[in-house]
Amino acid sequence: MTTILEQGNISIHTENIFPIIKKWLYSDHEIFMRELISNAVDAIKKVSMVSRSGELQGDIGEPEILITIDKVKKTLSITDTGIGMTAEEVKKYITQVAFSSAEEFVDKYKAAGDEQIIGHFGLGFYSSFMVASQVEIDTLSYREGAQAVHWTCDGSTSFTISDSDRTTRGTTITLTLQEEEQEYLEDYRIRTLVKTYCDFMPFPIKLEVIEPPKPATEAPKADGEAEAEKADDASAEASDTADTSAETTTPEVEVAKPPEQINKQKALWKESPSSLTDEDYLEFYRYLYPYQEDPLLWVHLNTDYPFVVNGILYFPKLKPDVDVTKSSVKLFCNQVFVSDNCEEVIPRFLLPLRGVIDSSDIPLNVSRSFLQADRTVKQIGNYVAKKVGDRLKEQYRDDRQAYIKSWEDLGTFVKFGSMNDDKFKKQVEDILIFRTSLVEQSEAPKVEVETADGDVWTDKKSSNTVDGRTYTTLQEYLDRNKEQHENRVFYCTDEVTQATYVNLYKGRGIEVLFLDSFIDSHFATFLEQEYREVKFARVDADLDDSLIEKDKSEVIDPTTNKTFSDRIKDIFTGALSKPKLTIRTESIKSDDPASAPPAMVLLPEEQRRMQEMMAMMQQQQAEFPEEHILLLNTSHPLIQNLSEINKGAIEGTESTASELSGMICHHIYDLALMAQKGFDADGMKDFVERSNQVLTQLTAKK
Ligand SMILES: Nc1ncnc2c1ncn2[C@@H]1O[C@H](COP(=O)(O)OP(=O)(O)OP(=O)(O)O)[C@@H](O)[C@H]1O
Repeated sequence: MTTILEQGNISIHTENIFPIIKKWLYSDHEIFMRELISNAVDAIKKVSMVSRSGELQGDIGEPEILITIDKVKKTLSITDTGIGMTAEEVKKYITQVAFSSAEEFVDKYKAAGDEQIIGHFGLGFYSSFMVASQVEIDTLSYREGAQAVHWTCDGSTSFTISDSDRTTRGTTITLTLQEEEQEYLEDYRIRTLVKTYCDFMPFPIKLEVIEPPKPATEAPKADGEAEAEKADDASAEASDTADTSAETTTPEVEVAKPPEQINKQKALWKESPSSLTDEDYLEFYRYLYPYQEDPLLWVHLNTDYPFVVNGILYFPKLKPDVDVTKSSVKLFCNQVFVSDNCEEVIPRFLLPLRGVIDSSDIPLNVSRSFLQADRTVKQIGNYVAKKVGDRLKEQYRDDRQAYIKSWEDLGTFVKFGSMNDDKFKKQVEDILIFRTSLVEQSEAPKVEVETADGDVWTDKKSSNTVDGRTYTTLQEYLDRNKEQHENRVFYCTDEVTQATYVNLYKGRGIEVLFLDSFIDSHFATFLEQEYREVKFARVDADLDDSLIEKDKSEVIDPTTNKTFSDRIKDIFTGALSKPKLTIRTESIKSDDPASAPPAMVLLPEEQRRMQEMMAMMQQQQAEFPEEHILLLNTSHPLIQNLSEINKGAIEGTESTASELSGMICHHIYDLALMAQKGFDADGMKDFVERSNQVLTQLTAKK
């Protein structure tokens, strides 16, 4: 029989903090599990410390945390093989410290007002009262000759301490669950909790379930069924007896499933990077984010000074539906899960990264806004950004092909990061690459271009080309094209629709960059601000002088007093009758005039950007503006033929000539416009009808 050693009152200022905690943390009751298991982990760590220091002699045994669900007694207990406590320690740490720190926690929580506190850490042992009507501690200290202790409390301010007959070192915390908290007797609930909060705790966490006894009588079972049950049940004997006769009495022992480890335990981020293989990292990623595509790249964070941060960050493939403003990096503190986002900790541009950050230097018992303003947290954010930049540079240097292959996704981070963080921009500006129309000479390079750093472009052989797509840095582009168009960057945002323009440029040996990701148009503007002397122009903004026959003098027709260009302009102006359209004529340089386009629609760079910005502000798709330029290529045979047909119309030799000339004008314009925008339903209908009419008329002539 146990004798009560002491009954007492817990000295706290708030009469009963339990209802307050219950109210404040209503949705977070489950954190009691994290708190109790953290205490168990600490206790086990302490026992190995005292063993190492020689204070405790002999074998300390295997560390283990055992969770027992007792469905009969409706209790949940957590047993550790840790350091244990003496009666004095229970009084000091539990009745004084634990309760007063809970009180302190409530005060802080109140002070935070409506703001959410990030981790609800620090509530500690007291959090068990959120789910339990009674909490018992059964503990035996490691100290020689220690007497085992039993402490019990019902959440009020009074407690009882008595001797216990426990003989094994360590502590068992037993919670008698409140009526409305019976969910914690379900093993799936406990498994989920352990997986969420304690999966990576450094010791095995096992689960055992004590089921109610089987009913006294049971219908005899078929042999196979009974066999299967035997294998399942811990108490094989109980099943055996149930099998032999229908009159079997209630088994003496309750059926307990053998304890089974339920946490993963290996926190990969705590391991030394040199001991890990790519497969280890990938396997860990797949464990954290099941059914997701493998990541592109990862960074192992590992520092002890001036703050402690461990972690692994992965670059995922950026699916279009990824919300880049949401973080899914999991935050841990000493391997204990805190939160499934790190929004306040890692820089905004790195939010789409995935993985784990573990730091004991991130204050957790604070509101989110406090966290954002915290100096250490800011430093940690900078550290993370720096490590990410370093890792990208390393890959650019060591495995250019992999870097290029991942660029479509990596590029978004890098560009977004450069725009958001000046330090990061400086770090990555040399590894910011763009796809180019340049065809890199992979074998025996004939031309070698030296970049500012003394890098020889062709020296890298095919390293900047992957699957026939070649990449370049901005500096390399500018250096290569200095002679032809200093500080001017020609770019294309849609390889398909802008193909005519790109081909024209390529045909004249002008290098075009492909800025075709969603972030690129902002990025080009950003780069112009950064490099004041550099100007970006989309291939369809205007035609570079080198593409136009500038000094081709034209003959003036004495009867009309007009040049050929004037005539063409008049024909189109009359046929299209679009007052907002500017019609311009040029002779486009080309070795074969028929291969250059007969007409092109141009939209000046500034005008287009303004349009895009307005559309973005109104969160709309940019409409193609009515004010634009139709450039007609007077060297093209089609334009020349059109002039002839039109001449017939004017001279009145053919009745349909005027109609045909008008239709051809519309057609040429439509074909040029196609590079800028698709047809709407009416436009499509008109285009098809007109195509048929033109073809009919042309074939009728034959
Ligand atoms: N399983 C255990 N074994 C040994 N000592 C324990 C155990 N659980 C709690 N303690 C003692 O009780 C103290 C108070 O625990 P409590 O969980 O309230 O706070 P804490 O663990 O110190 O801090 P935190 O606020 O981070 O939880 C612990 O510091 C420890 O000394």
